[in-house]
Amino acid sequence: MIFSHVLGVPRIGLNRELKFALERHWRGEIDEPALEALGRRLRAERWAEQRAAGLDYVTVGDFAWYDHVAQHVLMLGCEPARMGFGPQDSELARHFRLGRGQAARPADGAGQAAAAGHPALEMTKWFDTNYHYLVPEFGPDTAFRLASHRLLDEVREAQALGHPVKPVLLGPLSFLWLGKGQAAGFDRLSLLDRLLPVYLELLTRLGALGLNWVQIDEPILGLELPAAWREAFPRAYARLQPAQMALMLCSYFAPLGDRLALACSLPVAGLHVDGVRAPQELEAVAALLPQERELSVGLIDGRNIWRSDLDQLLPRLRTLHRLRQGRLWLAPSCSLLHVPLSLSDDAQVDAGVRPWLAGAQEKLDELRLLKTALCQGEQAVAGAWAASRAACAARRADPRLRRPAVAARLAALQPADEARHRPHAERAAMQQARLGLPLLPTTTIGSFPQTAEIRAARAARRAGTLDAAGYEALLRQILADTLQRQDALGLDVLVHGEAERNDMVEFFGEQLAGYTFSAKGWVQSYGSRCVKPPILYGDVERPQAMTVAWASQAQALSRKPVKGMLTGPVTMLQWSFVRDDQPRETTALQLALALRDEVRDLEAAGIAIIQIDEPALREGLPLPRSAWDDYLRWATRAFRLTAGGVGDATQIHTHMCYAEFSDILDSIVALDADVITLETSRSGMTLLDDFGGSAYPNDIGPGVYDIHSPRVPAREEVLHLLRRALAVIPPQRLWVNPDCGLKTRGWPETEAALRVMVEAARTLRAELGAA
Ligand SMILES: Nc1nc2c(c(=O)[nH]1)N[C@@H](CNc1ccc(C(=O)N[C@@H](CCC(=O)N[C@@H](CCC(=O)N[C@@H](CCC(=O)O)C(=O)O)C(=O)O)C(=O)O)cc1)CN2
Ligand code: MET
Ligand SMILES: [Zn+2]
Repeated sequence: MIFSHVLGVPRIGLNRELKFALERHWRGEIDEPALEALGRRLRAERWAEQRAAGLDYVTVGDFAWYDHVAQHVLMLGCEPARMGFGPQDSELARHFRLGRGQAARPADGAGQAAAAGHPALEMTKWFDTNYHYLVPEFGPDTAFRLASHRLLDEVREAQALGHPVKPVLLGPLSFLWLGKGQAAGFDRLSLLDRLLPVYLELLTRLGALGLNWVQIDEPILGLELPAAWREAFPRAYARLQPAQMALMLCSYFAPLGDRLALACSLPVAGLHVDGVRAPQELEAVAALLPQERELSVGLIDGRNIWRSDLDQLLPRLRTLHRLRQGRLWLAPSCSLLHVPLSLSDDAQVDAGVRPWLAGAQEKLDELRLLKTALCQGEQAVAGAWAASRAACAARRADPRLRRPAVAARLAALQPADEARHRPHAERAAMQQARLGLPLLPTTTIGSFPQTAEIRAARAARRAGTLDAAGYEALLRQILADTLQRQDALGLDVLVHGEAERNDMVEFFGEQLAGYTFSAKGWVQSYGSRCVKPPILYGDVERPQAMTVAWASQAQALSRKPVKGMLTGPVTMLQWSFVRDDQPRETTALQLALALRDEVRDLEAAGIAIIQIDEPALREGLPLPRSAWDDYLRWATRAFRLTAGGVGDATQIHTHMCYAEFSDILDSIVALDADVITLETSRSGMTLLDDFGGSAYPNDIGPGVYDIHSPRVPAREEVLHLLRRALAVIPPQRLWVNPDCGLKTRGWPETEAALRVMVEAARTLRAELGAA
């Protein structure tokens, strides 16, 4: 028998219906029943697509209102007490409070009592993706109970529509691993014995609905786990033995490595492996997994948008099918959450490239073709097979894939191209002579509020109802206003505000040769926030300057230095859909050369400070440690090539957020940026344990307030954080800035917060005798 299934599909809808409905609900414009109705519609659409593609089961439980890990927190009844939930809070309200927090409310004088605020759960990257999940909080008092029936209800919902159902759960070990212990030294694994009975109860309830398969995701099997966690797997799964129900245990995103034998020996009825990230392991798994168990192979890339080369996949599947004695499950490598729902008729995508692409819906169709071909031969789907073959052949033959000048330029690079001339300390003196900045210079990370006015103008420009001149005139006016506000706040290093950018990656992708971009290829990043990664299909070149006009215009408006603002090569790579026909290293270096030219053009235009953002440097780190060195070698090289073409009096900044940096500090030092700004405020500057003292030798701006909520920090909080920073960083090397860009914020809180920040810097300067 051959089965086909998916691990999960996108949630937001073809036209981001979920995003818009969530935001309307949060503004109080639509109620919970309206939101629930939309959720039912979106789920029904996705299930119908899965059935139409001939999948043997529809996947239920991959839908989430804000985040699937938060959904598990609510289902397992382990929300932290600090969230302050009461009986009046609905499950939806709880979910949104976990994601967005709740602002404190002062007493209103009319009987309404004051209410304390509840900060949201921390958000962090889901493995090596640009999706962010909400981090469960665990402690010795954490208790679990089956607190929500939502999954059971959704199963019934799908059954009522006539679908055979396979629900999906995040497995107990991954759930614990992905959370954090509140107290230092707390061992999350110690909660396993408390958690398993709740999973077992849930599985039993699912079995009572007449299901025979449950998908249970344990993506941490792709990580190099400590021994205690590895050893917990057999113990946990020996206990998770619901009557009548079969578990399909799923690993993805990485090779199983030294967990391969473990994964194959667990007492579960099926195992899914990621055949895209670990093609070399497939045969070993097929050989080792006991014959009575089902093997699910993910050979369709769930992380990228290229059509599969079916002619190449089919023989591999035939081999596996034979090895498994005629039984095999087919699937994409991982959940399709990380690709757009469809790209097949996106009018914005270059017409030559469009046939090469496959969004989630197109990947479902590939599953249909592969299953039919395996069961009945390719001739049973001859037309579609030929179309797919032709698209792959056209892609391989397209002359735009290769630009000889780009390869020649890469081949001619010299070590000197990657290095500044003098060491940082000497450069810093030259830069200070040029810039004349005060001690503890204040700055921002680049973007200022992307107001409804800006977004609406860009939408009008796209729709053709606003012409280029009108659009640019508005942006110039916004730029002038942004400069004026920064001047009035007394910031020392200004920015132009990035109003012209739809997104920090897409904006550049739209201007570089080798890229195309879509109109509707949205992917969820967190909650209702989405990104539309541009599509890098060929050799990259920069036809003309991309940011120089905006930077020069801004600099002309102020006597203070205005930073030029660029997205770095590794982040461009990481947040785009990139070609899979050459090593990522080559693509990153091509991006670096294009950006290097932009850096030099900015310098030539008189811009004295240039920031090259690399927020995705850490996220790009491969999951297997064995691959770290190679990645870090070329990632740092790409950054150094981007920055290395300027004179020593030009100051290079970089910025990183959302990251656990201790593992890669050496590489961050090796970037040799003159200044690094970091996200630190939410962790109370604990990051400085890594960066303090001489560990990080160049200038550093640890963020002094969180930009993810509208909350304005108190002056004392900012002072406190800065004092902590001053304890480990000499004042000559310390900068003062927020955690990240301000594009998702409104102007009122932005100005209020920056005012507090500037005042705090002035207070400290005075204390240091440098006012
Ligand atoms: N690529 C990327 N990844 C990142 C980040 C990032 O900035 N970029 N930051 C970190 C956090 N992630 C984030 C991801 C998305 C957003 C975000 O604000 N996204 C916007 C979309 C941004 C965008 O591309 N906007 C476009 C299109 C806006 C749009 O949809 N306009 C409407 C109409 C305009 C209106 O709203 O009135 C339409 O066209 O239908 C533009 O400005 O042009 C959103 O979901 O709302 C923020 C942070 C990590 N990963
Ligand atoms: C996600 S990092 C963002 C950096 C960018 N310069 C901004 O300020 O928005
Ligand atoms: Zn940032």
